[in-house]
Amino acid sequence: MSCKAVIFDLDGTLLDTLKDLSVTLNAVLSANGHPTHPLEHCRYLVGSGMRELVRKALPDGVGTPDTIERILGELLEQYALNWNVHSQPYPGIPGMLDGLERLGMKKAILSNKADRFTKLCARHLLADWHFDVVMGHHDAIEHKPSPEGALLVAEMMGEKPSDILYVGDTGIDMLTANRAGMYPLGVLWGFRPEAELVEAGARSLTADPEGILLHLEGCA
Ligand SMILES: O=C(O)COP(=O)(O)O
Repeated sequence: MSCKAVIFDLDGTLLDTLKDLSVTLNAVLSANGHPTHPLEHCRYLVGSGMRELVRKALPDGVGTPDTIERILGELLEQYALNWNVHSQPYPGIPGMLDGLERLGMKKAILSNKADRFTKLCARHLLADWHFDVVMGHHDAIEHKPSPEGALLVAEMMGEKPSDILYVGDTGIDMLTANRAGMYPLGVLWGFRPEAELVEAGARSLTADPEGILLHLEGCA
């Protein structure tokens, strides 16, 4: 493929946000008298947006639409206070982003995280790098794996989907990339196992951020 731009997933790909998300989720669940989830289980709950996180985290039969909305409201309120306690870029991400800037590659972030938190995280935790587009979930687009957001980001960057490398850590990301006609590169340091990425159509995998640069050098 030729590659003119990279779209990154955020949680589990650029940033390790798992602890802040799980601590906040569990605090809200406990306050409402519901069972909590170990960190290692939370990695399977995150990825489809915050409403879906609440729905999956509630015990069977408890998640009525009203309850989900109320708990989601509390989660968003609490996350606003706790989003940056432990969250940080994964090791190797700063060097990889520096490398992309040296190559003059356009870059974007597309997350299922609520748009305002996606922008907050990018502004504070990835402040040293320029992103052409930073987009989280908002009402005008469907959540990934719908290709809608990815296609909108491509249009905003002025690049054809087939010229875009899409980098993510979940099957949802790999499906999104495939549906949008982008090249799906799966990363193995994030929230989900290799088998999920392969099953969802990852065309390449990398165990460290340097592999993203090597992949791009291979397409030049
Ligand atoms: O579902 C989330 O909140 C995180 O989503 P992301 O993996 O698309 O960044």
